[in-house]
Amino acid sequence: MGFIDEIKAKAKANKKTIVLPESEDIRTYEAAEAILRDGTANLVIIGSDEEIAANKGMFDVTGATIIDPKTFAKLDAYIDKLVELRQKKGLTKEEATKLLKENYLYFGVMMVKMGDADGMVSGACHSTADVLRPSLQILKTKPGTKLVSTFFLMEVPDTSLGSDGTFVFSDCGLEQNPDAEKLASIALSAAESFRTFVRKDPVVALLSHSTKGSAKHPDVDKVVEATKIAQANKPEGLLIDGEFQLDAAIIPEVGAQKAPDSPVAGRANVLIFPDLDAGNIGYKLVQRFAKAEAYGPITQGIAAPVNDLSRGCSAKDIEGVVAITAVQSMVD
Ligand SMILES: CC(C)(COP(=O)(O)OP(=O)(O)OC[C@H]1O[C@@H](n2cnc3c(N)ncnc32)[C@H](O)[C@@H]1OP(=O)(O)O)[C@@H](O)C(=O)NCCC(=O)NCCS
Ligand SMILES: CC(=O)OP(=O)(O)O
Repeated sequence: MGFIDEIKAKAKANKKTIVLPESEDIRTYEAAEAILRDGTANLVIIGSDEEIAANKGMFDVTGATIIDPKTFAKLDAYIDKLVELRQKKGLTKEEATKLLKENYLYFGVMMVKMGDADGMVSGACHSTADVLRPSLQILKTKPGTKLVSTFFLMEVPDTSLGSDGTFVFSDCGLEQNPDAEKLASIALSAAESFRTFVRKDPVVALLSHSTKGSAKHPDVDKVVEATKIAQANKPEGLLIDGEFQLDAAIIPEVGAQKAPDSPVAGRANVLIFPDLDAGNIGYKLVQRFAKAEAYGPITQGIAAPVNDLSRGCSAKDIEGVVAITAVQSMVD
């Protein structure tokens, strides 16, 4: 059983309720039909009956709960709560009402906040910024965490790499140019995410265009500093090291040549990218050229799971991210 099948089995055994707010996208219905058939989660689809009838094509989503925000019985309570949460930021009752009636992403996040759903998945037809902004504003970070970031669960065809071909890549979705402190925090969160979802020991590499001092540049200094901070704050026993080029991180012979004294070199399964350019380009390179499965961006450090998708995703990707979100809601 691959890791995604294990995650789906876990989701089925303890069914959670996940919101799919993108009722304008046919992939929502294709994924929903499969999720409902397999019993991976209970689903809420946001939209009016007319919107759903017009957009669902031939897919059968009988069994999903359909909620139209405009006629939702608890809308007033949602508006009051949103105003309470955001009035310091200047949000008025009129603005909150408009946001909740018209922006299904805000409505979906409020369903999670109000305890009417366990998680939300969107991003098939919205940008990452539009998906994550409402959840950062409304849900906030989980206790003990200052930074929300994201990761991808990557499954590459070459099972000699990583953990039987499975990797966590981070951050490929949110933090645009993390400083050393933030990069260290991303690395430690990603290690925890690997343990949660892959259920094996993480081996964490902080990536760079340099391996152990082979290049000199302020960008390299940032990764060296982040590695020191992460090592000083890591849980006991966690293997975490840097700075490495990608080949030194994952290929044993190259790791042995370039960083012979590192316990991480050549065997990393958690790859930490120095910034969002590297992370976002990096995961898409692996997904498209190596034909890897890429599930994400999954949030880490957030108070409740709201997860994103790439606009290039397939319905199968949505199914995977819904199962991951359901499992995340069990551990958060
Ligand atoms: C997610 C993102 C939209 C947030 O930035 P923004 O819209 O400018 O919003 P702000 O900086 O005003 O932040 C909004 C709220 O989120 C919070 N926030 C932003 N980033 C955060 C983080 N990493 N962790 C925790 N909270 C965060 C802010 O504190 C703010 O809270 P407040 O409104 O209560 O004060 C921005 O980081 C972004 O665009 N990231 C890149 C996304 C992307 O394009 N990815 C590539 C494709 S995957
Ligand atoms: C994760 C990501 O890159 O999302 P998109 O392709 O939608 O920009």
